Amino acid sequence: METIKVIKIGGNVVDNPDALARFVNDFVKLPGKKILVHGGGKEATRMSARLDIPTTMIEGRRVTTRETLDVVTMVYAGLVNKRIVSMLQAAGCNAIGLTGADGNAITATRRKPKPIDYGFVGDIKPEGVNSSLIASLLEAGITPVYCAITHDGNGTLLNCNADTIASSVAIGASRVAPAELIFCFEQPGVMEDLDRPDSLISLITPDIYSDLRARNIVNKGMIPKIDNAFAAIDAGVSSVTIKHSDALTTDRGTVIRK
Ligand SMILES: Nc1ncnc2c1ncn2[C@@H]1O[C@H](COP(=O)(O)OP(=O)(O)O)[C@@H](O)[C@H]1O
Ligand SMILES: CC(=O)N[C@@H](CCC(=O)OP(=O)(O)O)C(=O)O
Repeated sequence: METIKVIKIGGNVVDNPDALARFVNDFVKLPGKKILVHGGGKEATRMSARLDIPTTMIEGRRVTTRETLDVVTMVYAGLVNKRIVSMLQAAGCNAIGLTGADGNAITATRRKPKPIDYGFVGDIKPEGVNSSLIASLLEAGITPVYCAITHDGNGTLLNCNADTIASSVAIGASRVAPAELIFCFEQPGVMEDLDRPDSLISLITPDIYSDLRARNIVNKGMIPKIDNAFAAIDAGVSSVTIKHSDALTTDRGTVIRK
């Protein structure tokens, strides 16, 4: 069966109108079945500040109080998701925006409050991604666009990390057909030195990753991204690449392999 491409764009791309427009243009030109997952953390932090709601991030995860849940739902499921879907429609791609609640697309469990109380943050259930919804939408020629909001099945919305959504959706898609996962962001890939654009690391295996972490070459948001990449490979996703959002249609980027 034809490969499904699952592509994730992060907060810096979502937040840059020119970069987002260039990405959308390349995304619609990609042949075959595809799925988009987006973040938007930067915009949520900015909106919280405008509303005088403090932002607390612990280990790259947003502490999501009830007030913060309202903000991230408005920003991710509303503003950002609908903006991207309308850009895709304008470029001739029939897309549909989804939270985990829509079509029961993704179910999650609220994270236990210990050792850290993250509030309304969810962990996606095993088998929590609705693969038959993916199959139906793709079969109908519709491109799903997932944001980072999921639900627990009992009426509560939950905030998840968008890289984890991308990895889980790719795993869910791999039950329908072979799936490829591509993380797009504002760097050429995983870099040896962020100040040297020529220092792209073209391949990361578990051994190389251990060495990069020991040397603190990989840190901050890159750690959950690579952890999610390995989780996807372990669960049967056929390839994972981390690349610049302008390089979607090229071979340039970091390949993650086991
Ligand atoms: N070795 C590295 N190469 C590239 N980026 C890195 C590296 N180490 C840490 N990073 C950081 O990881 C960030 C990407 O993760 P994150 O902030 O979660 O982005 P996104 O919103 O796109 O998911 C980059 O913006 C960069 O600051
Ligand atoms: C629980 C949690 O931290 N959720 C993330 C979801 C958005 C996200 O991951 O966006 P980026 O890809 O732009 O970082 C957050 O609210 O920041």
